[in-house]
Amino acid sequence: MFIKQVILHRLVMRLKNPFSTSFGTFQDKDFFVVEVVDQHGIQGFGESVAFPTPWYTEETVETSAHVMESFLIPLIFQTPLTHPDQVSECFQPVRRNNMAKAAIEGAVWDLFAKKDGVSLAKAIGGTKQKIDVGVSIGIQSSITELLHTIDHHVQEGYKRVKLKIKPSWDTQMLTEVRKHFPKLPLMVDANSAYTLKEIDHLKQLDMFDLQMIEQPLAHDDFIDHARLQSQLVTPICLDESIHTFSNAKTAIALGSCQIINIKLGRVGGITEAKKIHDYCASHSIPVWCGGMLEAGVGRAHSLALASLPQFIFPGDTSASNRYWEKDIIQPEVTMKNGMVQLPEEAGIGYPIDWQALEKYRIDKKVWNNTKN
Ligand SMILES: O=C(O)CCC(=O)c1ccccc1C(=O)O
Ligand SMILES: [Mg+2]
Repeated sequence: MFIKQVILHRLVMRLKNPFSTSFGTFQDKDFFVVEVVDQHGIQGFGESVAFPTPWYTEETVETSAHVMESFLIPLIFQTPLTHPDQVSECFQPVRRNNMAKAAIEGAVWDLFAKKDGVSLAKAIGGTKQKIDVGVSIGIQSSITELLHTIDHHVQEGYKRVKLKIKPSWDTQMLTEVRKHFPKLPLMVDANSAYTLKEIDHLKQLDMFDLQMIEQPLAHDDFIDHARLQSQLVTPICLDESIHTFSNAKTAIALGSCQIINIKLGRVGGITEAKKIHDYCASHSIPVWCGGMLEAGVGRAHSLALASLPQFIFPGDTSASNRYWEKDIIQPEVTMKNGMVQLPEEAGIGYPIDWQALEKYRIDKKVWNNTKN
């Protein structure tokens, strides 16, 4: 593989509904679709997931642009590639900046799979054809509104619901939800809204028969999560704390969690995600695929990842229409009976809808490889 050209398409897409977490509200998705082109003109696509502000990790849209343009694209142009696993290797001189790395690495994986004429899921060793998906529901303005939203998604067929929580939106809210949906597979995500001082309060979450509690404590913590896990019946799942294979080893060794949420952007791409997946499989730690409110390209990558066997819980990789009036892929991602059927076409399997992409595009930059 010789990467001849990289194109960064910068898009702004408005979510159908604003999404609120313990950190604030988000509606306009500003991100990059990365296009890589090889010497035969085969294209591969990736998507960057950094947000405009560094609330989730330290990366932002602007830092990921800077890192891709100044460091990662030059590295990709310099390195002869025979396999996409070499992409993360050639990015070694750059510390962290995992979302920027994952966007480019994902595009190369797509190109590689297309060149070989196999689906991305197959190229990475995936074994599933259908992916179980749930839906992640942000903090709502009232309980009535929340119950209505849950009901809507349950009617659509989603089999698991994840609710965002914070100290003023947890036990009381969950009591109401359980009254109306006693059997619904349910989990919560705190995005680090609590500290270990609130352990007695957090222990009350055991009453709600939750599949798991995602990232209750600090974004960089392992020790307090281990202390909390030892006092909780409900499994803890880590999201923000896991950026690397090494973080996953630490969390498992310390007992900081019983489940790991893998997101391609947060861990720097498919190669690292697979390493974490394989390690979790050998330690009987279930994993599942989280989301970053992706558009179609990022969503397609996540779905391919979730075809690996240790992805045991449903993902946050809901259908396109849960987020967008019109997605940038055609066909869009659709869900039936709580499942997304993986495409069989080569690569990510969802062709770009160029008309839609161009409608959302606010900038386009092209880099040509002058090495050959
Ligand atoms: O529907 C999705 O894409 C997942 C929504 C979600 O929970 C989320 C969205 C943005 C940033 C972080 C998170 C999270 O999992 O913590
Ligand atoms: Mg989370």
